Amino acid sequence: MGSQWSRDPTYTSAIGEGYRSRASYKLLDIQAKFEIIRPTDSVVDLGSAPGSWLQVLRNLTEGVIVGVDLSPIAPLQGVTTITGDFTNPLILAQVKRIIDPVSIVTCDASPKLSGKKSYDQARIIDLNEEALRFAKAILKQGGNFIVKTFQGELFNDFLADVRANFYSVRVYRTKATRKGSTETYIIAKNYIHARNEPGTD
Ligand SMILES: C[S@@+](CC[C@H](N)C(=O)[O-])C[C@H]1O[C@@H](n2cnc3c(N)ncnc32)[C@H](O)[C@@H]1O
Repeated sequence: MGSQWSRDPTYTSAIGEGYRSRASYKLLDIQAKFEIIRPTDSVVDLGSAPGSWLQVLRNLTEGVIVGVDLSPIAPLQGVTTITGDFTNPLILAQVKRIIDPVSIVTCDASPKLSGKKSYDQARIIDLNEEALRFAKAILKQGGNFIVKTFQGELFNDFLADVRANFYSVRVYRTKATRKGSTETYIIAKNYIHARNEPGTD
């Protein structure tokens, strides 16, 4: 009998198409709906391992692509990868030495899930706030930000933080998201640049 993942048709087709995980379909769906990544955009992807978003990004843009994860990412042609915690300012500094400013920050990072919805949501919101802080420190004016989060009581406060920094913000549940999951993506376009804000430079 196959594993939970090998019985999942989305996983099976992702692997069949050469992607490292089924998460590839989430970014492909977001791109089909929002056309957020353009052919010359530079991208920093936070929480990249095993690297299927990086594979999708490599096909969408000729710009510089940097992936960051706590776990090592197997090499991918044309992509720079960094093993580390993106909430650590030293990692931000390392990324900035490669590309600054950047057109797009994507973040599919999630903490290890406990199964307790409110606890997991609080932890992903912490990570989301860190991703937003990272994005504000490196995005160019007019840049875009995609971040995975979970619906729950802290969601609206985080959404308000994102709205305060981007001209256009949408909330989207991808077709590849599993039934019953609270996972959702925030698609934020057109960064309102405020380089002199404390903590962003
Ligand atoms: C769902 S996976 C990402 C899948 C990826 N988008 C893909 O397409 O292959 C979530 C990742 O977030 C990473 N992560 C969680 N917290 C992180 C942090 N603070 N810094 C860097 N990576 C983090 C985890 O190590 C994990 O690999």
